Amino acid sequence: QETTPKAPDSSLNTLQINRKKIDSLDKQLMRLIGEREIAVREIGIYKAKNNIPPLQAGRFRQVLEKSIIAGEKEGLSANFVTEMMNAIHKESLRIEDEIKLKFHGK
Ligand SMILES: O=C(O)C(=O)C[C@]1(C(=O)O)C=C[C@@H](O)C=C1
Repeated sequence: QETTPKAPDSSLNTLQINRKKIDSLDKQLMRLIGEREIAVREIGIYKAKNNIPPLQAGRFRQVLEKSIIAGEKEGLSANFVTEMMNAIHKESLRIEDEIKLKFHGK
């Protein structure tokens, strides 16, 4: 592979093992985020039925705060966790806005 620099056999083996691990963890990440968005979808239906806006800034502040604390325990920077959770939140709002539009027949 042109992207893989030459390495001694033992470290090449380690590289391959760690890349396999990463591939598996990335798949689990997508499954977990997908599962999270299934719950978001259900919340979106509830909000649409009850005329509650998708964006709940106070709730998201709590979500972010908990994630920053959990991330710090895993050695992740608050900045990284904030960017990642903002991206997830943006996807949640896309999903909930879509549900809202469908529910109100637009
Ligand atoms: O808790 C909610 O009300 C949600 O819809 C979940 C969620 C999230 O993804 O964490 C999404 C949108 C809101 O702005 C707040 C939080």
